[in-house]
Amino acid sequence: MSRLIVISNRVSVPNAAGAAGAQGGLAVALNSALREHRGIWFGWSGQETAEFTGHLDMQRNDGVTTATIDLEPQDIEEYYNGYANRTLWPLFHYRIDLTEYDRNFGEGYERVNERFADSVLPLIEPEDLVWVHDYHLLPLGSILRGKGVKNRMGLFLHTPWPPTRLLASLPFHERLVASMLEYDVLGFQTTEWLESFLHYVQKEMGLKVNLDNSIDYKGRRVIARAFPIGIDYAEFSEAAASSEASEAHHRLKSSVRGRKILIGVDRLDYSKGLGERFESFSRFLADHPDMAGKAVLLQIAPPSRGDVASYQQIREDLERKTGHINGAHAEVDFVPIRYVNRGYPRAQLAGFYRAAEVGLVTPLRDGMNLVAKEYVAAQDPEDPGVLILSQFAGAALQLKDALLVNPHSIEHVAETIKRAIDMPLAERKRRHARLLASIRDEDVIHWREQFVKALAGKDREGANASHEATA
Ligand SMILES: O=P(O)(O)OC[C@H]1O[C@H](O[C@H]2O[C@H](CO)[C@@H](O)[C@H](O)[C@H]2O)[C@H](O)[C@@H](O)[C@@H]1O
Ligand SMILES: O=c1ccn([C@@H]2O[C@H](COP(=O)(O)OP(=O)(O)O)[C@@H](O)[C@H]2O)c(=O)[nH]1
Repeated sequence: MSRLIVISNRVSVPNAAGAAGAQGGLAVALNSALREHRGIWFGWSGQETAEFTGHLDMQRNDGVTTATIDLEPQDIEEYYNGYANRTLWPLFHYRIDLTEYDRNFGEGYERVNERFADSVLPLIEPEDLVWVHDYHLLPLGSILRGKGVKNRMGLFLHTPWPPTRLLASLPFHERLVASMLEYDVLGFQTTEWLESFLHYVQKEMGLKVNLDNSIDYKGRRVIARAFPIGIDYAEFSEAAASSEASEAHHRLKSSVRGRKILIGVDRLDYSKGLGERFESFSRFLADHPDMAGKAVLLQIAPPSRGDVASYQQIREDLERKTGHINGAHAEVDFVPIRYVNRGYPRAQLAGFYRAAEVGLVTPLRDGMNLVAKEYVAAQDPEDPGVLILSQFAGAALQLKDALLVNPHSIEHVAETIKRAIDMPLAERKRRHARLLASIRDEDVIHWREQFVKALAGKDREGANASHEATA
């Protein structure tokens, strides 16, 4: 079995103090993948240094070897807060209104990708498979090729891929996409984003896409496919059965004294549709006076990317909105929205999910959304809760037995909350069983195996398997 070199923006050392608190989906998925494969996870430590030295901090924890570098404040500002999270992230989430184009961001992005390449280069051995993650590192493969790396290299994009006309607004978009074609495998969360990408290379670059969705470019064949990411079902089920989970379940249940619980768990990000969600819950309360004082929305929202102005703005907007809605619907002994700006370990989250009759996952745009899958996996199969899921989350292409909603339609989501609360047990069980089967079968291990197989060039005959599974 070939060794894996996994490269992502941030490396989350497993079981490090605080790591379980507010890990994103990528970190959760990769820790589990790396335990299975010997190999190295390389990336930014999350720390800053006055002057970049390229020093590699190598560690081995809980079966995972990590190699990290520190970055200079200017790197972090221009690459992470800048090009990654003020330019690409909003653009890839269809928020052209929030997308900033600044030459310094572009230069910082190139510089840090160069620094990543120079630092990881000595770790790469001839037979290694190189697996790069996400929008922070789109040109890394091309830079590594320029430094003589001949290994098989793949990129998995965790976010959506935007429509061609949106992407065309990005200065130097052609160069960025051309650099991606230096990878051997390009992976997307869903067929929707895959098709957007293929549309771009045909319309903007005049390239031909083969029947198996491969692209011949500069004498090499690039495979483009959908690989929907899953959760670590076995690990999550174990966490859900832990005493930590049952304590969390009990703590939440006893605090609401018989009221229905709706739960949302999201990084505090404008893409997650939290404002629209709160308004939908408020509309539900206004439309159903008989529900007054009988339903609580618990929203867990750990702060994210707090140095970026649009994230500071969404935080302020949500504080105002929560205050307004609670002011309108609260009673002397009751507050309808419990809005919590901190992260919880996933074992506790599992207990909270299980306590909630409704899971509200309503992003305006989301690459996948692992919370939707965790909510289902945490339910009691004999008395499961109902998942309300945005049609604009990548997860909606797989989780068709959820109640799918348009998160922009406050009325529709409000009505769907009522439908979820009133849903008979037999229908809840039927929907839950189907959702659970797909979450269990298409878990993170399946995702990793499919991607690594394609990366190793061993799956030519099954090129469209995942694609069709999500179509
Ligand atoms: O590292 P941060 O800036 O704090 O952000 C956390 C992660 O957010 C994004 O997650 C995406 O990946 C998930 C797993 O594939 C997916 O379910 C979700 O829809 C995506 O938004 C980001 O893409 C990651 O790089 C970050 O680590
Ligand atoms: O307090 C929290 C909030 C979230 N998460 C985890 O963070 C991940 C979020 O992944 P998702 O794909 O839903 O969104 P992302 O944050 O990656 O955009 C999930 O595994 C959550 O369990 C967590 O561990 N603690």
